[in-house]
Amino acid sequence: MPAMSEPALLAAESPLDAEQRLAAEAGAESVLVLAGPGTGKTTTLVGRYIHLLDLGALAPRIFVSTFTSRAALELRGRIGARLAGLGRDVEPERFGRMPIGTLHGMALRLLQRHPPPGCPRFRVFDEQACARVIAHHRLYLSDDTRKPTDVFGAYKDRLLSPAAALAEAKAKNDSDLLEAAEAYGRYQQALAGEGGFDFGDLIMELVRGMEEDEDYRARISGFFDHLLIDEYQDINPAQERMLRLLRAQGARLWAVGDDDQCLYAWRSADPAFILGFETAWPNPALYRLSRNYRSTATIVEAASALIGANRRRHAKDQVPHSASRLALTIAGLDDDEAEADYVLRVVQGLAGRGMPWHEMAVLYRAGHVGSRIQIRLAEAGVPLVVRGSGEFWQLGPVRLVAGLARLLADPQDMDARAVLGHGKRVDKLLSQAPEKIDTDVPWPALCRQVGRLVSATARPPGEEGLQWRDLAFTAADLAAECEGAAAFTALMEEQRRSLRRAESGGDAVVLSTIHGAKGLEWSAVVVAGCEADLMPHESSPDLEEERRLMYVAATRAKRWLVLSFAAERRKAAAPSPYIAEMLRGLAEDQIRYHDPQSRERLHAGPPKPAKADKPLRLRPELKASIGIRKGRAVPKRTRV
Ligand SMILES: Nc1ncnc2c1ncn2[C@@H]1O[C@H](COP(=O)(O)OP(=O)(O)OP(=O)(O)O)[C@@H](O)[C@H]1O
Repeated sequence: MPAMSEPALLAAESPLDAEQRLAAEAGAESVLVLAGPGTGKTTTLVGRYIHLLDLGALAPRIFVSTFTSRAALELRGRIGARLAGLGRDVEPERFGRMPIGTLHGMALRLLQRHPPPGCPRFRVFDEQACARVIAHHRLYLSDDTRKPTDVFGAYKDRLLSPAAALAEAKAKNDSDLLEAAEAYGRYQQALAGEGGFDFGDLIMELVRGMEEDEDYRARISGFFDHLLIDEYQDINPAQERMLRLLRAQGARLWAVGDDDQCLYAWRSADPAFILGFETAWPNPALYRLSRNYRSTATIVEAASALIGANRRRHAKDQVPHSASRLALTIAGLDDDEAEADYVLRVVQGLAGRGMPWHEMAVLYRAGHVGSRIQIRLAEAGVPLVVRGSGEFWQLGPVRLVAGLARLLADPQDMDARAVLGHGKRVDKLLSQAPEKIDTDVPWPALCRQVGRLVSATARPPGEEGLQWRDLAFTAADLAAECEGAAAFTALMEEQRRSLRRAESGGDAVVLSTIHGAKGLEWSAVVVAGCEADLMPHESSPDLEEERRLMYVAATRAKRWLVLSFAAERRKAAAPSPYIAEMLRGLAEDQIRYHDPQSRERLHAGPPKPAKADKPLRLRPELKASIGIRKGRAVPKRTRV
């Protein structure tokens, strides 16, 4: 995966070491380079590309695929920089047309330039357009734990037509599956009616064309001599089939991946493809890279101890290139606010020692963990970029909570009405509010009720639903800590201004979900919210994937790795078991506790069970005020 923060784009590629060179120059028909994080997989892929050109391959005949368009852009930049560094003539416009992209992007390009027989004229529908089709045709499912687009997308990832999906459901005699398959059929009809292809259709259509028409298959696969695939661990069945068909004229397959970094099983990625590579492809050769160039010995040892607990994996030896035993830091804080203050001190401290902002990142499993930190850093004037989600006060559930709480406190507040926005969800909230919300309570209690209502009534399913609920409660929590609606409005405005000032594309601290950090690296990484219910996420059915997430987060760090957890975040919390698993790989002198309490908290038993009906964590003085005072006069917003 392209492992670099933006400025690294400009950095010169390192020369390949002996193992990397062997892999880059491999001659077998099907090659898998299987290696851990930071071992130079992407660097080796760039080396492979150059090697192929050296052998006389033509750039337009080398197909390179990455996991995201952003990664493709970065990889194109890296290859271009490497070629320029070697004094090769790179004409940017021509190089920009070379086939380097995501598999979906490549399928689109082929369909547009060389449509298969029977392919209708089509427009690509993005996620929003698909959501509109679903809403218009009311294609919702009774089982609301998954979004309809995910369900339909999963059929396409398995190359199942609506008829095949229906047959499967009938064979299993499962009413939920029957409903989903029928809805899928109606969805496909609706898309076809509008001449739309969603992303999943692109690969399905290309595969259909190549499977049904031998001449077409020969023509398309004849375009390529080499297929270079990054992030092979995240490939799904439809993508695998596409690659197989693209090899019909004998193109060589060369892939890099790390089964320990497979993060997309929930989107049909199947680690079985990387685990079974050698039996699946002709004349296979497996190469391993064992030297980790990214991280200190401490980080490599801690991360290896962690991932060693997973069972379904290829074991890998990793030798850290750096012998540094710089300690890993554990910080156990009182609550999320204290954690945000702590993170601020960490980044300011590192900046004070001369580290550029862009060499620091704060990573988290759940978006709401980042919200507090985002606001705190922005208030303090730290430049930041947020990856994976947008500005906190613009997020859907946050706007609903903020707008509704303010509107209930002051029905004449037209700005609040504008913040709330319009649409079915808003209408529903407004119609439920009189019945469900008692407005004759102090401001914090009002906020808490609004948080509950928003989280319960406007909840999308699945992973997104979790994030939604968490964000609704975080927004309600922040609102409740203000003296009242007016103070809250002022706070919101002040924070929005700070966030806008802080958002910067250049030298900035990166705040990101772990998924959004894949493939990147920074000198210092804080993994925030390392708590037992967040890592592993309490709702996740796949514990091995959760451990892989922690592994990916930890292995983004080059020198400094900090794991922080809060003893209370809306409810009492225990530290993530992954911390102990990582520490097992380290000696005492490789561990540093932020303070004695952090050590105590890490080793303390499980917290007292939280009351289920108390989603908001309120400061003690705030709690005391509820039910005692009438009206909206409540204590000051406090900072730890
Ligand atoms: N031979 C080498 N000599 C020195 N540094 C190297 C070498 N190979 C790779 N690196 C450096 O190691 C770091 C990680 O490399 P790269 O991004 O290619 O790893 P990766 O295996 O793709 O990582 P991940 O799986 O975590 O995305 C980069 O900073 C890269 O410049």
